[in-house]
Amino acid sequence: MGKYDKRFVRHTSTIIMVLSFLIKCILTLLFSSVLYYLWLIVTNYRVAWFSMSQKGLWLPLFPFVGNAYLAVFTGLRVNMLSSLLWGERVAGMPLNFWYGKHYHYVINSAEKARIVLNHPKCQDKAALYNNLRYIFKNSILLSPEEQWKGRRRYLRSAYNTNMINTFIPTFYQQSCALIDLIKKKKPEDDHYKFFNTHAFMNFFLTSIGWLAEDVKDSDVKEFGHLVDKTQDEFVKLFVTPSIPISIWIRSPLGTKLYIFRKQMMQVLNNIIKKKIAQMAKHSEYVANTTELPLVELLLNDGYDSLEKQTEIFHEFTLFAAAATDTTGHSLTFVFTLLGMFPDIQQKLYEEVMSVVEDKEIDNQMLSKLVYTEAVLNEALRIFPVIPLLGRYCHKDIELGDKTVPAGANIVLSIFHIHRNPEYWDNPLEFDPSRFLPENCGKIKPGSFLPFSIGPRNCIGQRMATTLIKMTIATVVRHFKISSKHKSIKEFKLSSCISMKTRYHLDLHFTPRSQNGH
Ligand code: HEM
Repeated sequence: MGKYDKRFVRHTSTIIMVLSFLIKCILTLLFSSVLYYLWLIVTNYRVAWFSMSQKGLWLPLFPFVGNAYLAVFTGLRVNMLSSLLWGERVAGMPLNFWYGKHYHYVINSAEKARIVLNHPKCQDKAALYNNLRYIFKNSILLSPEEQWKGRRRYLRSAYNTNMINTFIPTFYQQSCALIDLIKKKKPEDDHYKFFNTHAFMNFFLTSIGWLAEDVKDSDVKEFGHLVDKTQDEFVKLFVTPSIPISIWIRSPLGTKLYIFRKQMMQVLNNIIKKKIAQMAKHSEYVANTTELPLVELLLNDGYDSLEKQTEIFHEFTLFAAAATDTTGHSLTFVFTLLGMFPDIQQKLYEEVMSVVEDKEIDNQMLSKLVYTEAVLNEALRIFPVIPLLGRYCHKDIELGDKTVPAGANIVLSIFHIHRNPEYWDNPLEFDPSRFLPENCGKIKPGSFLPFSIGPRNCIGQRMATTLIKMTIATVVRHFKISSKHKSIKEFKLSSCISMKTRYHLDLHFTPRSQNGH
């Protein structure tokens, strides 16, 4: 055999080895896929059957990963809302997707949303929330219904009407402080971050309770930024439904999140230590009070064991996160819309000036700001900052002509319900008059649910609306707002938990002169 023949034989055998290895890999993958599908159908046959009776993406295309992953290949930035919008374009509504081995059925109907959110067997959260457990563990948002009930009953009093009324002077003071900050703010500064800090500051001051001034401003700001940064990184995890936390925590993203979590814990532990020292000094104050702010309520439940301390950390982190991005992003959207629609801004300004003049804004005045509230509701309709909710079905749920089987997850797209022409004429038109008292009767139940509805709705709804109204009234008194955005259609949105635009918004605040111009 010549030199070239030997080389040919060597190359050919290497190629054959590589090819046979590849074929073995493909066969193993195919075999394990068949086994996986068989296992899925046997263990979950009613859900699998239901998914197959739906149009669109009913097949859990990739074994172990599902088909929600497909959105990664669309060239869109990976996030829940864009993925859903992509799925809707491809398959229409109601949409199906498999998040790992978990089947999700997405609906955009107000009637069905009411059934699901009020159903006693549908109060646990959908599998879609699973990754959030790394940060929020078994806090009120994620805890199973049995645990959640008692927790909700206990914590509810921190945000009841009486408590919110005691928050109003703080909201006013902080809104006035915001005026100075807006004057220093540059148009290129991130608006979401800016209003998130305002939201967090208000949440912090009202949840920590008395003697809050002992805590450093920088601690508070740091915590607000950490909540924000964590969410920006967290969104990337939604494409890893089947990778156990123990594995991804070792990835660069996992390490980053671990560090953020540790930093948050340090800030919070410092705050809580100071709070405990204060409470020990003034025990009679705590003993005499029936309604307590969040942190005192949490500490009153016991802080002696490491287990209890960790539980308080997760609960407080959840509340902080839930209160910050939602309120901050809503404020950013409201101001942008006011900047885009000067006539509406003028009408709102006139209402504020006629009710408030140049006085300190109190609870009574806030309740008279009817048009301002209508503007806020219309902004939340067009931009519901929590665009998606999910519930797990413990029992079969009758939804119109369909029975969603036990074991399925239902995703409610608030975003789609709020923009559904069946419920709203010209849904992409910014028209606050829809929410004026004389028109409220026309709103179909379940078609407006920015804070969700049913027993597991937002605990902070009253706090959020009061704070936002106070902030709008104070800011509009001092500034004329402008924005170059022309129509609502042009906004490209994304969401992890809370929604924002995929880019910087054009938003300017110009101080008003003495005569209001
Ligand atoms: C504009 C502002 C806000 C919006 C749009 C909003 C929206 C929502 C929605 C839609 C839910 C239901 C989530 C689900 O079912 O998975 C929720 C739950 C929750 N929100 Fe809010 N929220 C806002 C502000 C706040 C504030 C200021 C706080 C804190 C004081 C807060 C604390 C919570 C908590 C603790 C839950 C979980 C309640 C439970 O499971 O019992 N939220 N929020």
